[in-house]
Amino acid sequence: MAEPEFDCDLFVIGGGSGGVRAARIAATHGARVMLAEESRMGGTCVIRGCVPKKLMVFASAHPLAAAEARAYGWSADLGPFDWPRFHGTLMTELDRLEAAYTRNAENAGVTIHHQRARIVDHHTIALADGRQFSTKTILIAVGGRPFVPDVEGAELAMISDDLFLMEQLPKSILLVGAGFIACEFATILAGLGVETSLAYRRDEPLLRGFDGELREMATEQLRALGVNVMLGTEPKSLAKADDGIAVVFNDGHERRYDAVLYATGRAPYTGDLGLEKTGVHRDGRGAIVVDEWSQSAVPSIFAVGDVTDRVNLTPVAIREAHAFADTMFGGRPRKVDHDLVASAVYLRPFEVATIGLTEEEAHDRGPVDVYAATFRPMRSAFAGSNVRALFKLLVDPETDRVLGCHLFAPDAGELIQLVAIPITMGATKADFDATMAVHPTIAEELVTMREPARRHRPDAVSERATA
Ligand SMILES: Cc1cc2nc3c(=O)[nH]c(=O)nc-3n(C[C@H](O)[C@H](O)[C@H](O)COP(=O)(O)OP(=O)(O)OC[C@H]3O[C@@H](n4cnc5c(N)ncnc54)[C@H](O)[C@@H]3O)c2cc1C
Ligand SMILES: NC(=O)c1ccc[n+]([C@@H]2O[C@H](COP(=O)([O-])OP(=O)(O)OC[C@H]3O[C@@H](n4cnc5c(N)ncnc54)[C@H](O)[C@@H]3O)[C@@H](O)[C@H]2O)c1
Repeated sequence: MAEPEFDCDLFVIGGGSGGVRAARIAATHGARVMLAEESRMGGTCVIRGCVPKKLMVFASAHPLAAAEARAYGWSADLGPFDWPRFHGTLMTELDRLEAAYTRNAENAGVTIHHQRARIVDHHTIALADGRQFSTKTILIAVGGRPFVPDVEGAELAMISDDLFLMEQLPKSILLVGAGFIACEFATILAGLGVETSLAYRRDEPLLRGFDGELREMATEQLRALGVNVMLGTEPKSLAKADDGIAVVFNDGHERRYDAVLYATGRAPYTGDLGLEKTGVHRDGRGAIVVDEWSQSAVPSIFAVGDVTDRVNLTPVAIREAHAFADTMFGGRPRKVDHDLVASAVYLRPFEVATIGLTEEEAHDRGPVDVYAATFRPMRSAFAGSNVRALFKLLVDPETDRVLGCHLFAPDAGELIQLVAIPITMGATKADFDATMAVHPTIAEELVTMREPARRHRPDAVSERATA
């Protein structure tokens, strides 16, 4: 029998959401697969992202739950929060998940190298220990890294990775940024009793890119939680002080914080990967430019996940990876549609969740009918809360198709997952209307909104519905 031309069929760089899925599925299809991971198997999502973050969200929600319990007649007193105890359990859980990721890949037949990899040429990988392997195909799934702007003293600040390694909670913290991470950690840290401030450089509600009404409601909720939201504000310098970090802001005022966290976006992690000599194209942010098959400018080199900076979410990385493995090794060519991707921001007590066009985008695109319900949900209203939920559907008046859905509600992330199914299938407003409500729930609003709250028509002044 002839010797195989290459040491393996696929070499995956990165053992995160995308890399592990691609490696596992390719191996299941019969490919000879190697994978290199320089840190911990599972990557950002499992070790320093979605999973530990969501567990911290759960931890931070208990004071609110206790307050609600008291309003429902219980004499609930939680006592102080024990960070070391929670953190110990969290680390044990991450160890378990990391082991499961490793085991699942190995059981599928993947050979894992626990070290950094670099690309030598179109078909060769070098490991940090000096070994080299030839491979028919390379998949780059190295993810991203936090981006910290060039501000004096910024090296004193934490990045999101550090939040999961803290041995103690700070008494006070300044979060810089107003995206997913800043808003979620403002909720978490304020919920855990940390005196929390958030500086956003723009003078507008947080969560730019989300539907305008959701942004207003999310900003208001963070303030109600006790977060000191400072708009039009950014640090100009950070300096070590006896009692923490001294921050001077753009308007000249100075404040001390125990800790500062930069949550100012993430950049593709493509430095020192050996790409320079390969002919793989990168965009201005360093992201690998790929086509609809996740193929780079070099036919043997592919890339999936955050390193391609398409939609930087775990399920998207996993879908791209699975489609790549099916296409290349399973004889089932599949592309990924990035058009309709649902997402959620895990705030408390109400979450932000979204799919499709925002009202602003729909308005710019053409005519749109806006169905919206804002109300105080029964459960929290009974407990004395004035927080209002929002359910919004955007409908194309010509086709009746639902173009977008935006929710601000308890467990909105769970709800949007279900709404994403009919919307992805191309459901019309009539389909929603034909669905019988489940009562009493908050989600029944989705099928009971009869008249538009607004009708936007291009070149016409927004017409307020009369019903
Ligand atoms: C704090 C936080 C919270 C998040 N929360 C959510 C959420 O709730 N929902 C959601 O959908 N998404 C969330 N995300 C985004 C999500 O984590 C990413 O989109 C996802 O992990 C991307 O997967 P990936 O495979 O592209 O990269 P990663 O998971 O980052 O994996 C890349 C891996 O490659 C390794 N690596 C890099 N270079 C090399 C090399 N040269 N050699 C060997 N190994 C290398 C890295 O160590 C890493 O393990 C969150 C992100 C963060 C930071
Ligand atoms: N629930 C989720 O699905 C979830 C949660 C966390 C993270 N993520 C993913 O991780 C990515 C990274 O999260 P993120 O919050 O860091 O990024 P982001 O892109 O969501 O937000 C970045 C924020 O930093 C600000 N910023 C950027 N440059 C700045 C500068 N030079 N000075 C001051 N402010 C600046 C921006 O105005 C913005 O508010 C997200 O885009 C998302 O893809 C998803």
